[in-house]
Amino acid sequence: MTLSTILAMFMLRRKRRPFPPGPRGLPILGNIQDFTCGFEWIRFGTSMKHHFGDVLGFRILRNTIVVLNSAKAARDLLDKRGHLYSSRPVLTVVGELMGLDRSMPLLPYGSEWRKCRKLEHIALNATAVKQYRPMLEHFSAMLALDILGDPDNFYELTRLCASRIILSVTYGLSARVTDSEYITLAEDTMRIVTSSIRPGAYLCDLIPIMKYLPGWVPFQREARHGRNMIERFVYTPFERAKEAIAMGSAGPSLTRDLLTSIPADSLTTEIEERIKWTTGALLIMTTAGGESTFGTLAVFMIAMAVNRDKQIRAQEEIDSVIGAERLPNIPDRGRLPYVDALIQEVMRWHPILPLSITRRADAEDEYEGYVIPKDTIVSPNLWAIAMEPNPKYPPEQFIPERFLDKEYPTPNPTTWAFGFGRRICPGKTLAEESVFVLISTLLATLDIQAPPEGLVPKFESRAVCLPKRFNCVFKARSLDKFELLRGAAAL
Ligand code: HEM
Repeated sequence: MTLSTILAMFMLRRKRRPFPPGPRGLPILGNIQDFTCGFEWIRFGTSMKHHFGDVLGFRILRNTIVVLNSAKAARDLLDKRGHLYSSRPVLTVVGELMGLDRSMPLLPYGSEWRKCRKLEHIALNATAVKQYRPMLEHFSAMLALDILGDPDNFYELTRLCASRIILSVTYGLSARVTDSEYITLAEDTMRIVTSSIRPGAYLCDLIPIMKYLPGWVPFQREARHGRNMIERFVYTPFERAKEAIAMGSAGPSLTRDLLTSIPADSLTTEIEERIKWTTGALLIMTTAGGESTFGTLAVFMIAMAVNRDKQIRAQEEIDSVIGAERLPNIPDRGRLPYVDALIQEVMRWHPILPLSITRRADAEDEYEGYVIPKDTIVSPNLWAIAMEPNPKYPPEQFIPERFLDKEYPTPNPTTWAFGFGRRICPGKTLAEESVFVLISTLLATLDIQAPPEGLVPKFESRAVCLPKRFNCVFKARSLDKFELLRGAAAL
């Protein structure tokens, strides 16, 4: 066989490698309807998974998208081949035109992302996060007390609490300041970001050359407005925190840790800008994603209202381990295995980021006999991972006991709900500690019940898949618990 024959056979074999299978799309537009039909992760993880398997392929115009329907596929690509799959898709409108591409979650995999990630590690490693524990305990008691004082507004109060936590942790701002000055700005900005970030939100993301269209075109006007909002959102609390640090009146915060980790004479404008966008990224991720903390709490409340037996078992555990003299705190976690299992089940039963945050393939790759072209958008389907079958425990039911059963093990959601590999959520420890102390304080002090008309959980079909506003009944478990809350919230 001559060299040219071998080469020709090799080229032919290369050509034959198929793109992963998936549903047929429309002419030219391709599979756009599969990403705009609502709750697409459920169809990807059920009928399409049965038909096509764990690796699904889609095309929209000239863009290729791969959805990974199993933990194995997600780990094989996003963990083990992290050098290929750690970039993010280029989002022309929200990234380039609105300017969010300066923030870490949208940065391509490379040196600027690595520098930001290093800063985040300084601020969010397990030891650094310990300094926020008293604050988290204080906010948890405040939330329980606020809900008892105004139970009809529990949904809004829970969202406010998640925002207060993140503004305090990021900038050291007190609840009084954050409530009056930043929460509305944060919510308005996030409304723009979350609606713009969804695949297919703007045609310009699919046909980037459209970014050169004149300024009066509607999406350009929206992009300008978005850019102004994002800059105000990122710069205003940063400047406020900087002033407080200079005056010596700042409490602990990520901004303080980062600004003081660098000697004053080395703090160049470039480094300050990087810190500003690193803290801004946390703010954005946890307000868009701090929707993730809020969403996890809202799912918890629904799960408790419709599964009273599980709530009572968790309360009994807290009563017997912690007693009546104090509220649970973060170091109690290891002594409350049922509460821990219940929190894992909240995260598994309804993942808040069902399609995680998408990645981009930096080069062509091959997996399970399929070719994944360069620049393919890759999305792990966390919903499908949560619903992986178990012979004993039906995945759609809320059963915390599944995490205590060694014979029929269920993987801990903290191994997938925060993402994979090099871009795994840097706020994981802070999120886990916040969620634990908030949930265990609510369980210790409140009874959560479905309203007399019943409760059927409904969810928003958005990238951050939150429960829709629902009704719930909250009662103090006892006068003593109420007094404990008052004491802790007043500290
Ligand atoms: C229950 C709460 C949370 C959940 C479920 C969650 C989940 C996630 C997921 C799935 C990703 C994508 C990771 C990937 O690409 O594989 C992510 C990224 C990220 N998260 Fe979280 N998160 C939560 C809370 C937080 C908190 C509290 C912070 C900050 C303090 C945070 C900051 C970030 C940032 C900055 C990224 C982008 C990382 C990068 O692009 O390198 N998250 N998160």
